[in-house]
Amino acid sequence: MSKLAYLGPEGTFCEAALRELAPEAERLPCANVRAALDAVRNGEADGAVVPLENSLEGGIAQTLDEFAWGKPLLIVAELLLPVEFSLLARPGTEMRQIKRIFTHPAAHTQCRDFIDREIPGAVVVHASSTAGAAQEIANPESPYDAAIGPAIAGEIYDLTELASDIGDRNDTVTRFVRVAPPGELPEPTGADRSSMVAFLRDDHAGALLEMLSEFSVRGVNLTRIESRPTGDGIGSYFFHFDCEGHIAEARVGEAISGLHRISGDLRFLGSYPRADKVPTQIKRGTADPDFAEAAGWLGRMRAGAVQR
Ligand SMILES: O=C(O)C(=O)C[C@]1(C(=O)O)C=C[C@@H](O)C=C1
Repeated sequence: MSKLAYLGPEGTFCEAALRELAPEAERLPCANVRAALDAVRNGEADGAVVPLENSLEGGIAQTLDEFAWGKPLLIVAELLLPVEFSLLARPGTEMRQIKRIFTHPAAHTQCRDFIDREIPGAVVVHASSTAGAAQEIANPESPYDAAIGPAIAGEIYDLTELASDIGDRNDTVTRFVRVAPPGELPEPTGADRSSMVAFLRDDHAGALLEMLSEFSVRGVNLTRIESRPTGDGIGSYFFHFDCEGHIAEARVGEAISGLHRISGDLRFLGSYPRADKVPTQIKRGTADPDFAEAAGWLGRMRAGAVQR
């Protein structure tokens, strides 16, 4: 049985994602995303499940930076999890008594309207996870009056649900990924995604356009692009790319190797089946047989073949 690390404690959205991705796996709760990924890096776990992006909040910075700077890992699967938040408090607490709320920063961002409307003036303090906040609230000595998190966390830590479905939108989704130590890639399925991080060798006009062109000229559709600061001063950035398709496919492999060539420092993060199973749209002239035929033609030309 495989052992998977995740952002704990019990009751986080991350745990719900892990249960869906790998119901049979043994679960290892960790204090934060880095600790979950380190558990894979040091062999304590066979893999990990971590949040990567949210449909309202965008990329989860901690995860993106770990993938860029930490010891390399491979993304092998993804899951889209609808997230619904509840306001949780110790039994007996009333809405008007809430002055200090504890929750994960991503949950805070997704519930801003509710907080401003229903508990104006409340101070929101950030926790390492939603369930971690609920666990803290359960302690009668806690300096916080309420937590925002999944309803299940309220059940686990014996809290009262003062309000349910308090997100600013009711269609918010978080994308979680399962990572493994570097090794074999999942087989192509025809509905795949590939992820990578590009650092720029030299900053110059059009550098980003050059990178984007590697995808565009081969008909590869990007599904996410995100810039993150390198930490080397204002204006210094690196880029996360997700694209449709699998590195085993000619047009995707060529786009990624082109990106490697021009960026000078590319970290491939993996090719894996898309959670929504949407098949890759392949533009005319960019399927594998088209690339094979063109390579054959080029070989014949180089060998001096006569053209018709
Ligand atoms: O704290 C949790 O429950 C998590 O699983 C983390 C996390 C996140 O990092 O975005 C996951 C989903 C929600 O968007 C809020 C928090």
